[in-house]
Amino acid sequence: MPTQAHHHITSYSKDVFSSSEKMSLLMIEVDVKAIACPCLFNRCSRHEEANEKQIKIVILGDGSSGKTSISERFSKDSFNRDYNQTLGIDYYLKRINLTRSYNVTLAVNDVGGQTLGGAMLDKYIYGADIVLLVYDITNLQSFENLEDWYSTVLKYCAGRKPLFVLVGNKNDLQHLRAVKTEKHHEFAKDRDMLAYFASAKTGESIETIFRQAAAHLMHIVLPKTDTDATPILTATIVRQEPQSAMFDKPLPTPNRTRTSICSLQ
Ligand SMILES: Nc1nc2c(ncn2[C@@H]2O[C@H](COP(=O)(O)OP(=O)(O)OP(=O)(O)O)[C@@H](O)[C@H]2O)c(=O)[nH]1
Repeated sequence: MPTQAHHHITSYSKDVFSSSEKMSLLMIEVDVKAIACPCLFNRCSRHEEANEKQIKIVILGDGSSGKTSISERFSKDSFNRDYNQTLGIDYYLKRINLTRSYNVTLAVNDVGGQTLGGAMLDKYIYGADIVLLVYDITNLQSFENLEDWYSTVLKYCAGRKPLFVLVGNKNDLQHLRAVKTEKHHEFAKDRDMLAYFASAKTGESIETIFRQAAAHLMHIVLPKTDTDATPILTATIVRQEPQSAMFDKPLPTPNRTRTSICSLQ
């Protein structure tokens, strides 16, 4: 007999019902529970839905730092080389399993980089559980401007401070790095943030960022396989041509060979 149902009955029936009435009430209560959810355990889909939470994630940072690319890599596992400026806000929903019986729906709000100082920004930020502050590791100014993004969020979040996550994006462009890794870690440490280097282009760390941030927020300890995971990337080895300094341009198909798996970091 579920103890919860028993406590419920005894709390209001102690002095009012006879013991046989109490027993039939108890049976009605158990029957109602059985109709509401026949499993009486924690494993059916109805229980799982009840356990489910929606988390609002807001992605901020300068224009062209890669916010849309991160959102699309995470939600659709795709990447677009072309830059289409986000005007206002774009919205993505993705449901993930944090543990076998715990799902969360991530509502990802990709805010255009031009909105800093704009009239709508406070509405976009409102109710954020997690804020990703994104910069481009090849663009020092995009890192320096994070201070403004950070203080703007604090101004608008009205005492309900979200979990902040620092993302140094475009980590595939190491040779063009303009922001020292120590600066990255220092910024995060001083503001009590989670911190990652990522690449929306290769997919490096993208899934990990969202999973770990959601788990951190929910105080859920992820399985060891999740926390230890080194991002595994499928690499495309390109035969080096003298004129292929245009690193971002795809070479013609005959020169590209799909290869084995390699891991970064
Ligand atoms: N090499 C490389 N390029 C990237 C990466 N992420 C984004 N880009 C490119 O950077 C450009 C800008 O990316 P977006 O995702 O549109 O940037 P955004 O921050 O959403 O820009 P706004 O809409 O102006 O706020 C695009 O051309 C992307 O293809 C990355 O990880 N590596």
